[in-house]
Formats: sequence, C-alpha cells, structure tokens
Amino acid sequence: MMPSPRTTRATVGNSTSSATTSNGKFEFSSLVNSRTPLSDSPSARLRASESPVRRKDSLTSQQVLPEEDCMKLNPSFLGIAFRSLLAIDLWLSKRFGVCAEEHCSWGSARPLMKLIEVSGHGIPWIAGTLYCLYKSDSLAAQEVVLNLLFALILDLILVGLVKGAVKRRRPTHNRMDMFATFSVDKYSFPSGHATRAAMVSRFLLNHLVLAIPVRVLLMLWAVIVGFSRVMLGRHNITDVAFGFLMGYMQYSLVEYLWLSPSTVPALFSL
Ligand SMILES: CC(C)=CCC/C(C)=C/COP(=O)(O)O
Repeated sequence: MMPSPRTTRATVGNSTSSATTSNGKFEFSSLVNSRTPLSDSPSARLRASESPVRRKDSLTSQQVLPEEDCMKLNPSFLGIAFRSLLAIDLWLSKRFGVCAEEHCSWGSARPLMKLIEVSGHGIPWIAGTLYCLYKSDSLAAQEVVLNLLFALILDLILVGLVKGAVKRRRPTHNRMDMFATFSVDKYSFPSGHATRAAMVSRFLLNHLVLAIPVRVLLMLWAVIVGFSRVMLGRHNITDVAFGFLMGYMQYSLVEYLWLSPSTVPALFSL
C-alpha cells in the first residue's frame, strides 16, 4: 500500500538514507534534511511534480493535473463556439436587415420601422410618464407612475453601462440616423429599445388592469420593436435577444427596489 504523503514526510524526517534512496520520495528527504530549499534545485523541482503534496505549489499552470488540462481546453472550445455564434449572428442579422436602406428589399417599409423605433424611444416614454405623473390624482396612481419613471431611468443607466463596457459596434449596414442619442448609442449591445420594450410591457402588464386584446397588443408591440431593430440594421439579433432578457430582468429589479410612500415618503409628499 502507498503511504500517504503525510506518513512519508514523517518517515523521511527520521531517516535520511532511506528517504533519499526510495523512488519518488527524494523531494521529501530534501525538504526535511537538506538546507537547499526544494524549489532551488531543478531536479528536485522536476521530481516535485510526482508528489501530490508539492504538485500544486511548484508547477506552472502549463504543467498541471489532467483535469486542469481539460479546463485549458474548454476556453478554446468555448471560444470557437462563441466565434461561430457571432459569425452566424452577423450573417443572419445582415440578411434580415431588409430596411437598412431605402434601396433594400423592404426599403419602402423603412418609414414604418422608424415610426416603431420612435414608439420605443426613451424620450416619448419619459415625457409621457412625466405627464402622467403630473396628471395622476391618487397616491396609488402616483406610486405606479413614479416607479415607471424610475424604471425608465434605471434602464438608460444600465444599458449605457453595458454598452460602454462591451463596446460592440453597430452593424456596418446601419445608417446612423437615429434621433436623440447618447454617445454610448454608437454601440449596439444590448439594444436599448429591446430592454425598454421588454421592461415597460412587463411593467404595464403587471400594474395596469388591461383588457386581453390590449395585453396581446402590448406584447406584440414589444416583439415588433425587437424585430424592427434588426430590420432597420440598427442591431444584430443577439443585441436584441440579450436586450429582451435584460429588460425582463430589469423589471424584477424595479419590483425589488419598488419606491413606495412608506420607503421614500419624501418623493410622495411633493
Ligand atoms: C435620449 C434618450 C432619453 C434615450 C436614448 C434612447 C436611445 C436612442 C436608445 C438606443 O436604442 P438602441 O440601443 O435600441 O438603438
């Protein structure tokens, strides 16, 4: 039976000769009996790789355990998968960018797509919410509208942060003729329209009492806003897909941080 490294270390500490002659245990002998530190001797350093105790300490990341070799393979596999996904994304997004220019196959639908773009823009949403806040006459209505305003501002901040961190350029076929943009809007990941559409529609579905057809229309609007981003050539498909996911999660964050008269009374006494 193989002694455990702990047992071996104790044994060689008592007997120099038996420790230095036993195969593969030299490192323990030198560790205990030699004045030369293990890591100073090249041969000892090499042999240390055979010791389960020293292995992790004395080797570089290239000379490690098989499991760690696997870990090294994974990033390259993931890298290839990631690059392939991006290549498919770029190719598909370009194919679906059918309203990117007037002369494109669906170029005549471009004005309609731009109208849909305005319907998901931050300015009309923030302006409309401020107007509703001004008009709301009950505390309950004020609470909902104030939280919608908070959600819209939070969305602008979070999208701006992610766009600034990821710095993914808009598709080359996009014509940058959007109105009222921030400097980070030269970047495309994630789609701010998609985050807003997903978040706002989830917000309204949860806080307004709406007839079923209106609920369906609201969901349809969010989906159409997403499609229009790719068709206009503003975004790649992954920008919009991630935007929807992010907007959906942003709503959960708003729910979590919900502003109410009991948590922030100052906001409601204005
Ligand atoms: C100026 C304000 C209040 C908002 C900017 C809204 C905007 C232009 C977002 C960019 O959306 P995409 O990332 O979908 O292109």
